[in-house]
Amino acid sequence: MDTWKIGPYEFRSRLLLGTGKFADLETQGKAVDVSEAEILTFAIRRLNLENPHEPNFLEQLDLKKFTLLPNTAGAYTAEEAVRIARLAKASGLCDMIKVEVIGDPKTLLPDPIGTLEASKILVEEGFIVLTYTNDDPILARRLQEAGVHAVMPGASPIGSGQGIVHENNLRFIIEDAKVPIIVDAGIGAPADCAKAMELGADGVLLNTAVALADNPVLMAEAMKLGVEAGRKGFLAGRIAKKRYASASSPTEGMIE
Ligand SMILES: CC(=O)[C@@H](O)[C@H](O)COP(=O)(O)O
Repeated sequence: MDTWKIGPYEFRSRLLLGTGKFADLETQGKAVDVSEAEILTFAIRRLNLENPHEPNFLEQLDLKKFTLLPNTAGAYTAEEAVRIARLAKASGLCDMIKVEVIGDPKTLLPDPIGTLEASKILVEEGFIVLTYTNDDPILARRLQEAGVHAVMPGASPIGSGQGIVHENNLRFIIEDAKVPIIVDAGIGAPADCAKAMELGADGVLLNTAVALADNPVLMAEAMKLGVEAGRKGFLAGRIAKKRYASASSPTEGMIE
């Protein structure tokens, strides 16, 4: 079976799903179900950790069925991200953490310096670190040198639905990778998932394109199929592009 690992954890599904922005919790639950995602991410800041029995936006989900990937969304400095991560660990959420240190509220693009700093600290503290980063191949390499367990380059700005903007950068990151590469953020359509996987990514993380689709449940299924199709296409090995035509039914050997 085509399984993959992040740190010590093994998975079948290569689609990671965010849990925010759904119109209601019933839709969220159905979308998560049909997506067959095994890893769910959520902003720690949105949980009431002081009072875990208060209603929360994950309450419809049977969390025992999933690997939880708390994220540090809302952090603008390495210190904030580290503090949020420690809070999540202390609350027994999981030892996996998605490091997100944002540099600018308009673009929501990561702050590369803060992202690297926070990742280094959390690796040293024993977290399984998945880092959301710019699609910068050199930063991706530095993060791997720091010991992160997965690198998550953005396809385009969070929530933008623009799909993959710098395909070449993603290629460089994937070619150089020693840990799983998960394309995260900016996915707009199933074709974007397929493209990311065809490029050789190990997985795709998305949220907005499903949560805000006209039919989130149908879109969740479509994204799952996009990821699966792209993965199979990658494993099958696509043909090289040629400048000129080559007939599908060769005429050579045909009776005149
Ligand atoms: C939920 C989460 O982690 C987001 O910050 C993530 O990056 C997804 O981005 P999209 O909403 O653009 O899919």
